[in-house]
Amino acid sequence: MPGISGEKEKVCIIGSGNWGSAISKIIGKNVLAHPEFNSTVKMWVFEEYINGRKLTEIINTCHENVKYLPNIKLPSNVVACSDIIECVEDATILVFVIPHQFVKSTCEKIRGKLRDDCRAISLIKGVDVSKGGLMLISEEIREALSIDVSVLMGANVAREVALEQFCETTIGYNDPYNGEIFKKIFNTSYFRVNAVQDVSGVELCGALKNVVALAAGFVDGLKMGSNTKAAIIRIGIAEMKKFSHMFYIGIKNETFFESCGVADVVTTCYGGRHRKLAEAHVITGKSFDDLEKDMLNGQKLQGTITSKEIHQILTRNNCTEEFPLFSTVYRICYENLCPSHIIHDI
Ligand SMILES: NC(=O)c1ccc[n+]([C@@H]2O[C@H](COP(=O)([O-])OP(=O)(O)OC[C@H]3O[C@@H](n4cnc5c(N)ncnc54)[C@H](O)[C@@H]3O)[C@@H](O)[C@H]2O)c1
Ligand SMILES: O=P(O)(O)OC[C@H](O)CO
Repeated sequence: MPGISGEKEKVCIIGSGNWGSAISKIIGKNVLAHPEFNSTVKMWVFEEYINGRKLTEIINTCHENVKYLPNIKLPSNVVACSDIIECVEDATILVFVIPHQFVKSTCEKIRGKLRDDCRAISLIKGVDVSKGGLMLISEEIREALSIDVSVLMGANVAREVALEQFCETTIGYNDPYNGEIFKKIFNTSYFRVNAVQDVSGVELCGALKNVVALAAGFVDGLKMGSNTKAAIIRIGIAEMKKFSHMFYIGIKNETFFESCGVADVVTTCYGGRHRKLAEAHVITGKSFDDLEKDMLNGQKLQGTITSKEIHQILTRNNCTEEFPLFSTVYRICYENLCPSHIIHDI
């Protein structure tokens, strides 16, 4: 069956980090299984050299992203390319999967270069406050490119997904037709998609859980047990829900029980990078910038920036005291507050 333009849908992945590479494995296989998709998936790579070789060349010959997702084979129909215009110009579907700090500059490069029937889905966990108010990444992309943007968020640590360990994920869509198309691109027997008509709710869950994950890492660094971690998870979800309803109209309460909500908070508080680096911050006293360089091999932390962005919004609206967990995480990350306050101040 053809896409809405009458031609086959052409998928382009913008990003090739840890999650971008893992999801390319699913997309590459799924486009071959559904006749409405073109069999080639272009993947934009922020070019870099690994032992003198271009990362794009390594991916296209060895079918492995040796830096961001080593020891996982990618499908050969996923073609890496460092020229972003070449990647997007004939695409009907864009999958955004870059760290949120690079969204603005990336959108600027492709503005005016897209087909009229192009739409997007964002897998990016973060928010933007550069224009003064709170903006979701999907809104930022929608505004910059004038296209429909859905989102995909869930309890999805990239390497576990790449190893095909069973998990669930949530797609938030505006347009039901796009919701169906995206389900075909992402759903597999081990990566089970549920789609809901609540883009903002799904996306806020994905962004805010990174702040909760930092709190979980702090209590791990303080050598607290599982009761304390459970309290962080409960209080964190309560603040996520309160924040979402305070700043967005129409968020559905059920969304917090989807994979993007409670399940992502649990997985990230046990298995994610944010937890790991927050724990290391308590144990070593090193800054997050140094820990990111030392421990993440080029991967990026989103939650510290998100905690600052959320704090700006809360301060502007005079309600920091209503969000003790979010506020304490911010002060530990940016004001040298002793991590033990994560227990005393919430
Ligand atoms: N890693 C996970 O397990 C996971 C799971 C779900 C969602 N996410 C989300 O997916 C998004 C992407 O994360 P990731 O894990 O794929 O990335 P990553 O942190 O592994 O990698 C960083 C990426 O940023 C690229 N980069 C560096 N400088 C850049 C620039 N100036 N412009 C554009 N790109 C640049 C690097 O080349 C690399 O591909 C994030 O929002 C993250 O929260 C990650
Ligand atoms: O490794 P983290 O902390 O960025 O979390 C990864 C994913 O978001 C978990 O779903």
